[in-house]
Amino acid sequence: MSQPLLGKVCVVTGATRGIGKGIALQLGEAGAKVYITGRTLKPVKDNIGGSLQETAEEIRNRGGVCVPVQCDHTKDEEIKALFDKVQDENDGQLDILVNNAYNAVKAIMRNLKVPFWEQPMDMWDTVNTVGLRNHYICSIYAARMMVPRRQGLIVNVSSAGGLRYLFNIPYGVGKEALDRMAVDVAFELRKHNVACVSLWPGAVQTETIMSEVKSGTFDGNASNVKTKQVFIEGESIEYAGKAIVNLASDPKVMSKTGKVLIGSDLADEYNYRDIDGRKPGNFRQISYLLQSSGWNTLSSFVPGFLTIPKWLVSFAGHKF
Ligand SMILES: NC(=O)c1ccc[n+]([C@@H]2O[C@H](COP(=O)([O-])OP(=O)(O)OC[C@H]3O[C@@H](n4cnc5c(N)ncnc54)[C@H](O)[C@@H]3O)[C@@H](O)[C@H]2O)c1
Repeated sequence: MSQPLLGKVCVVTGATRGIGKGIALQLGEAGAKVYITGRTLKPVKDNIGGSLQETAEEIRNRGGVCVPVQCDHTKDEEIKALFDKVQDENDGQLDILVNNAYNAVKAIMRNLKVPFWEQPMDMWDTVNTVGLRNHYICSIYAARMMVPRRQGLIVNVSSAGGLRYLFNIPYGVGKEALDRMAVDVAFELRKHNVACVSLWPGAVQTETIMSEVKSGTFDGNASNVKTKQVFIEGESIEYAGKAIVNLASDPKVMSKTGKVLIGSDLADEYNYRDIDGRKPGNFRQISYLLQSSGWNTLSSFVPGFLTIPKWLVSFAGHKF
């Protein structure tokens, strides 16, 4: 098996479950030494939330190297201790930081279609303390290790909610800010040969989302039912990991710095599939847009290569 990331040191935040776990599995399989973070160290019975030990074991079973670090990303001193440990144990080497930890999926799902003025006041902090502020702090510590070595890659796991309204207001504001953070961090890091990008996965079949699907969260309202279908046909948790392995192995990664990258576009560019052999839909595909709007028959007549160009997608934003 090829291990393009042998000798690389990575940090993936929020890897007990979900996309962070999938990314950590792929980075480990690609040969990197992967530091993973989360609050839950040991398996908890009947908990869909997973644990650091379970992710670490899966990485080791695939022949990878994993260092689980218990860290609550709402606590600045725990974030500092994480990066101190990485620095001490690797002689200052850090090659890849994946800003992924996110504390808000359940809160967002509980409040789908609830207007913002009726949502809990602390929704803002639930979404953006871990999902935005913490990513800035992690990026500071990572840059301090990457800049002196003149190499590194920071990936912010964001979403198409950074472009236009999705789920709720703190969500969209947080994602747009995270995309902008990637652009501005890249601006300052470019001359030090360190890359920073924002990555938009598609709809991902995480443990939490699939349990919400099963429990009927998306049933009833027609637009929620469409959302449910999009998740049922979504990506595995490892698809975004494949994107990051390819980016981190690309000698021309600096040509992508400062960009918002769509996971499915990277799958086309680097020519990989999801772990089950599928090619999950890309929201730029016209057939995918028709299907997710309920036009299934029409969508089956539209070839997959017909996509909306990115310059046109940017008009779906709202600036100017
Ligand atoms: N699920 C999707 O369909 C989807 C699609 C596109 C983008 N995203 C984005 O991907 C990112 C990850 O989402 P997910 O769906 O995998 O979420 P998830 O809830 O399944 O996993 C989040 C991870 O973060 C960890 N975490 C939460 N709070 C923490 C804290 N205080 N300290 C340490 N770790 C903490 C959790 O333990 C877990 O490991 C988010 O930014 C999300 O918006 C998700």
